[in-house]
Amino acid sequence: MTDQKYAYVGKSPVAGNGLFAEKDIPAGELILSISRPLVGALDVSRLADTCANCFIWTAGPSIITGTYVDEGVSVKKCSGCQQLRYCSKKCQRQSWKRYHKDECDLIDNMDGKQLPKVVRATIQILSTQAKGLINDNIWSPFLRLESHINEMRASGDQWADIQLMAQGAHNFSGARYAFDLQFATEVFARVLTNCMTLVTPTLDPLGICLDPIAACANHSCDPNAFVVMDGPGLSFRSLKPIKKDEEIFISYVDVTNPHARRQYELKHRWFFSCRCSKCRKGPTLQEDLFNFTPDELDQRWRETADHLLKVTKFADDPSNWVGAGPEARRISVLQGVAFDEYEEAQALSDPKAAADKLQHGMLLCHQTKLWPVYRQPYAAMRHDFLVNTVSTGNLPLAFAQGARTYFTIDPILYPETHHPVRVVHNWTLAMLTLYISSEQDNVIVKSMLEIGINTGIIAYGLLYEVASNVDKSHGNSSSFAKAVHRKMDEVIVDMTRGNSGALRGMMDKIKEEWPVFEQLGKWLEY
Ligand SMILES: C[S@@+](CC[C@H](N)C(=O)[O-])C[C@H]1O[C@@H](n2cnc3c(N)ncnc32)[C@H](O)[C@@H]1O
Repeated sequence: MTDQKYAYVGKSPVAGNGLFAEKDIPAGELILSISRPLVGALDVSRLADTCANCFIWTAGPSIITGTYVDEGVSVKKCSGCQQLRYCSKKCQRQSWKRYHKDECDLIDNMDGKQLPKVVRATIQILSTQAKGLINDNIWSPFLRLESHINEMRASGDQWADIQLMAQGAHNFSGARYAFDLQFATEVFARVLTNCMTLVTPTLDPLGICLDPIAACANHSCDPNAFVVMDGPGLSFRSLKPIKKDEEIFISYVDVTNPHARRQYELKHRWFFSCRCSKCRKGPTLQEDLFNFTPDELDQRWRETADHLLKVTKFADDPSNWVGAGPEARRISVLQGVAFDEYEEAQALSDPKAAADKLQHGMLLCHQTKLWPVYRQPYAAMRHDFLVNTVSTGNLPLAFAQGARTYFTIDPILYPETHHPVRVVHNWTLAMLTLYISSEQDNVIVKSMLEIGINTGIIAYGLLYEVASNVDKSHGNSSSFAKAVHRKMDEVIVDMTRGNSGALRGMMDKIKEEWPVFEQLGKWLEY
């Protein structure tokens, strides 16, 4: 990918520097592409299955999202440190030249202990700069980035941890004589404030990355742009039309979360109080509304909440804030339990255990009757439940949950049809449906067909929708868009084999099938 830029860095009325559009940019277009950010570091848990140079994740949930990775791609250990892995000799050579030469011995000497990703990213920056390998047109903007070091210093416990990790990065970087500890601490703080989550094209988190130009983009909870990644490359694309000289905003956090949770996360992790147009309206918007006011909670759940208030601290957590007074605290504690179930499930590697936990959380949202189906964490739990249910083999249940998300949740949370989350969800559901439709002898598939659910037509309709949006969400030259178009072509070849007219009237058939598909989601109790 060659670097392209339709954006410039300028003074932002919101905070410090920001990114601005160089020209009018319609929705779904490229704003900025960077072939390789200054630095990228994998999560410890991804070191075993992801190339440390081109960030190809070889172990994605294969029937659903892994299809943009060529078959047979695997990663091999570096024979020195035995920890980083590469998908080819070329990747290994590139990584060695850039920075791995400096960290290989160090990792080897750590006796199996693994350094946190922010420490590893700081080491990479310090050691490459000490060798003079970072161009001044990257290094100068890096040094101009906000570091929030004073706020970090004032943060008590967090500062002690930051100092310890910065010291580790300084000691291990091989740049001890080139830079002093204070400078290394500033670099560490700048990485912390400005790194983005490194993700696969299908938005699975892999680690962190930092690019000094991309890092100039400020946050909004109502962003006009989004970031997608493709191996080592990252692009900014427009979610909405952006006028020439308008500021470009991306989101640093999940903006479908309630106001208090977003504010807490931004304050805690990025040291700022969000002043975006949405946050200025306070907790009054769709993300915050429950089905009824706190005083309408039924007696059974009041009692449960009162018990939970005694035995947990969820209601004191500012991210669970719902309002002042005892009635609102009851809702806060229930919301705290729901988010806790969701977060705990994310940490579980066993899909059955994760699905059980998510089901428990979803049941709470359903039985209290408080949550609209699209309110978080209910909506996010449903998507993760689908993914884990696929892994446990209950494909019809996953399919029905996908139908619920497709019709009643995603159009509300992600109104733009090319929103990358919506496109990836639809792709997941399309691949799942395609897989189910290929199981011709499966009794459940047969019985679905008997009641009019034609998974073949649904899969085609979903895939068609993804193929119509993926060039806007990911760009037509991205590996993900290519995989989507390739799959669409394969399906067309399959469907028309021996029957060249099989696709005639397909749009009408999809229209007929859609109400049946929608009904499938409605049959679920929750
Ligand atoms: C990745 S940097 C963005 C570039 C930054 N404005 C600069 O000049 O370096 C993140 C920092 O920008 C500021 N920032 C970004 N979005 C903001 C917003 N919506 N409201 C207030 N401050 C914001 C915060 O200081 C945050 O820690």
